[in-house]
Amino acid sequence: MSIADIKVTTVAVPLEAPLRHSAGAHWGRFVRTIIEVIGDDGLSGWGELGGGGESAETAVLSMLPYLKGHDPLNLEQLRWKIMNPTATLYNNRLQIHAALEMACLDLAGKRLGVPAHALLGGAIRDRVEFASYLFYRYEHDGAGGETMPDEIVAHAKALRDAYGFRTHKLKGGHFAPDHDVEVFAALADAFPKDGVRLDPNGVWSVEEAIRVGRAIAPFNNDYFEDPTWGLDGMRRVREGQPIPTATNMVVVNFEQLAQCIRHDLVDVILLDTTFWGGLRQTVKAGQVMETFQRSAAVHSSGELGIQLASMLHLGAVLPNLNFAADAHYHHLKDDILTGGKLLYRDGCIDVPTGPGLGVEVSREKLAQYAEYFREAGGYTYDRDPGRPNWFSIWPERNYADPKVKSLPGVF
Ligand SMILES: O=C([O-])C(=O)C[C@H](O)[C@@H](O)C(=O)[O-]
Repeated sequence: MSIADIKVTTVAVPLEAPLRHSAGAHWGRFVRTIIEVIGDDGLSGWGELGGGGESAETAVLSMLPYLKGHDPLNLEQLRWKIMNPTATLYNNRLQIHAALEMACLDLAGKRLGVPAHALLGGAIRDRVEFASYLFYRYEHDGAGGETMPDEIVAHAKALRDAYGFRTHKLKGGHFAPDHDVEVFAALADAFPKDGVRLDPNGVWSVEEAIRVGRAIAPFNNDYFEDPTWGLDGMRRVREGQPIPTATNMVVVNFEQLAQCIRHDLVDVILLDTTFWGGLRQTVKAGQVMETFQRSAAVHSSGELGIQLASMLHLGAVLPNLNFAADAHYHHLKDDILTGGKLLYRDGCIDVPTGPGLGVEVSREKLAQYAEYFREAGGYTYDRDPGRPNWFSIWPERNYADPKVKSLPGVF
């Protein structure tokens, strides 16, 4: 079994409405780079990473000489070929490796007739639970526009009814902390038996984070996610308020994981199959965490169905997955998969059982959304289209105005 070729396609897939976050916004679509690794027998394996465009495609295609003739099952060799620590100082290929590894697991699984999770130790659960991932959204085409407590509660209720979610994550840090507290309190009161989580993506000072943590402590919090930045900041917030803390931002590699465990800095780590450099890296990290009795969760970086499948295979094999996973997926209008989007049942998605990642890419949809990318182009993740002159400085003091619900122009 060996790799003969790779192809790369940038796609954009529309969202129901633009998502507002503390670093900027998703302007109305997700842009993803889709990688096809073609085996010597003509079979294809698929991988996905965030962002896209000509330079991302060129960076991925430059890996072809490393990959031609490589056995897709030799995954540890692949890691060293692409992510040599010295070379990484010059060319950070973490996410490129992640997408290639995803595609190799898909290809090898298809060739062997086994699901990707069988190559990772085997599934211990057949479905993965997800949280409703709530954003303040700009109004678009009759959807979105939620900024106030009652509007977010109504949005959560609609998602809960449609998908069965029993945990709700609010993406905060876009409006002032007291506004987030008010909205979060309304959410927690509306669903007293459901789990809740607040995540401002690190933009609060330690003091502000402690103040917010104490204010929301009475609710049914799973954890308090990235309330501030830096490992030491997270340690101080953990000591200063009673909610267990979580991060997907300050523990994203093995060095940081070692510090986190040695010095007891953060309680729960959200593992991301691209940020960590690949599905196998997240499984290894999960195993280290299991050894030290730390809970894992699954992070979402704005996936289409290929990456979502990688998250499902990760969720399938982690014994210490003690919290509902995150996914932006329900905000998408469509996917590039044959048969459309993967389905939620009672807040869960079934772990794919077919060979490889267990999802099929539709070439028609791939072409359709590559065309949409050519029309719509990329967007600047770290800019808010509603505040053209704003950029984030931490600790944030310049918050958006909840009275602004829609954008001028078309997104
Ligand atoms: O905690 C999270 O889900 C993230 O870190 C994801 C991003 O920061 C989120 O705001 C986004 O990109 O939508």
